[in-house]
Amino acid sequence: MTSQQRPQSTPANGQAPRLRRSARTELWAVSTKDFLRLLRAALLGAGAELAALALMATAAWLLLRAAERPPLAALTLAIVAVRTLALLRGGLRYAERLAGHEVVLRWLGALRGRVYQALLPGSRYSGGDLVTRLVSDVDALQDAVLRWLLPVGVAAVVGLVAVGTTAVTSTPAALALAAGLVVAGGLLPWLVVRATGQAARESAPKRAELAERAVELVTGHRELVAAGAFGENRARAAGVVDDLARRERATSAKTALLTAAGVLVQLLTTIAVALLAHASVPWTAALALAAMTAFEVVLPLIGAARRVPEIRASAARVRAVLSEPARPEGTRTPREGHFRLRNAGLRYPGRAPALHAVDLDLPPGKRVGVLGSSGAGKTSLLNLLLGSETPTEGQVTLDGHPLAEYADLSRVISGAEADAHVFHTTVRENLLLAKPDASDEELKEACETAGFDLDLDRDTGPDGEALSGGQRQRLVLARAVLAAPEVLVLDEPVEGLDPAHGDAVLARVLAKAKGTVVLVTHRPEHLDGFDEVLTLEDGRVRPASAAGRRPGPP
Ligand SMILES: Nc1ncnc2c1ncn2[C@@H]1O[C@H](COP(=O)(O)OP(=O)(O)OP(=O)(O)O)[C@@H](O)[C@H]1O
Repeated sequence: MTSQQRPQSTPANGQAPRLRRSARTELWAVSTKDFLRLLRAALLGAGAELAALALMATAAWLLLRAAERPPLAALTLAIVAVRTLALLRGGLRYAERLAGHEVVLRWLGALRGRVYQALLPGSRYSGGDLVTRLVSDVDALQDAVLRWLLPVGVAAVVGLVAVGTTAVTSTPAALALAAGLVVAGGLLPWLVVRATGQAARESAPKRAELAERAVELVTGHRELVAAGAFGENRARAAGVVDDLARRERATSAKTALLTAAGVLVQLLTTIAVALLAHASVPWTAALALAAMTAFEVVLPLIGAARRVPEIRASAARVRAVLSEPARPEGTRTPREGHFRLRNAGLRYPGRAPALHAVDLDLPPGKRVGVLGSSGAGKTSLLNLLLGSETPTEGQVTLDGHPLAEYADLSRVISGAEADAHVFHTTVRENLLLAKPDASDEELKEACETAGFDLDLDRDTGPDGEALSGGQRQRLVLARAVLAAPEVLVLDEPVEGLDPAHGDAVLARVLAKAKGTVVLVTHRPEHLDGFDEVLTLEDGRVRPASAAGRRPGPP
């Protein structure tokens, strides 16, 4: 991927709009080289089809001319032509497939990389969405080029040559052929696009409902069975399937009729060319068969048109991902420093503010506790500090610079987050993420601090499912202890553990923490000795929270 295809960073030097504009103009990143390769594939395809068409015409001419018993010398050229054209047709078809797939696979490889890069930051898409956008939508674009764009180009070239050649012998026959090809290659595919597009729009809500019901039946299977509601829910999903199948059959019937109409147009046009040619019998046969063969290139467009609405939707989704402004990547190197929230707020799209006008001073070594009822905004506050959310009002800074200006902020601030991921591997590998060069002794020490007592070789299962909730929580905590960042952030780290054990674990973790600590908890007794306690209420800091003070930062 080149830096032109995707802006690497958007520093605060006024270049951002220029980069974004350039990214927009190069949205699909089809280079002149790609375009020329595509043209080469189209020309090879057209060459193959024209060879097939000439082969058919020459063979027809040869058969009928041979019936007139001319001297063999009069047929020699045609015999050689038939053999040559047969070889040429096969060779050119192979070359066209090679050239077409080469350009498409090269282009899609690069495009897939760009979509991947655009999807990663921000995590605005769920897992299913990611897979759809990255795999199905990009694959649909492959079909757009190979099954639609290239065949349309080939059909246009073949059609023009066939009409031009017929016009040399008979203008009326050429006009009949042109009209037939326009109907079969233009009008009928357009009607198919319209019919399938309308059907897709009408069935979209039903498809969405089916996806939702299917996910609910699978993920909520146990609960539905326990409540005796599984049968009813399955019947409702089956009803949606039947409805969709009925609509699909109706659309298929329409497109089948339009495909049959294409074959009828081919037949009528071939007859018209034969009647209007006014040439010798061998020439008339040659022109009629050439006309019939020209339709063989055009008729598949009617079937291919069925996928056009789907391809359009995929292209729109990929375009939406690629045209989203790139999240600026910071360049400053973070060091232990002074974090500060100034009038900071956070509003998730379409929601009331999760945080509003929050001030917090976090010099090195300070310990801050955050209290508040569920939904008060505690995790949102941590996300602002960690730089994983950008404030929608006010500022969050480290040594006076917005966090977005820093690269790899996790080198100074990290910890045990509420939704921390446990990877499907061993306990050891999960821990080594925090400190790749840690010895087994260090790993065991961190586990001991966090009260985690499973073997280092123990498999954690997908999403850590092979561990209990409490074990997962303590593994994440051990990882945070091992990382030993300058600023340790803990989001309700012992919430699932029994209180006595949890308190002991937390006390050990806090005793190990070497610098700043921000601890979110529901239990004020966890915050004894903290320098400041913020109590959040509906996203705002409740004034003058009581908190004990410990002797002061080291
Ligand atoms: N990704 C999100 N999208 C939309 N709204 C969100 C998102 N994350 C949190 N919220 C909303 O923001 C508000 C604050 O949520 P937050 O997770 O910060 O609360 P909390 O105090 O940590 O709660 P808890 O103690 O239950 O973990 C809530 O109303 C929540 O519904």
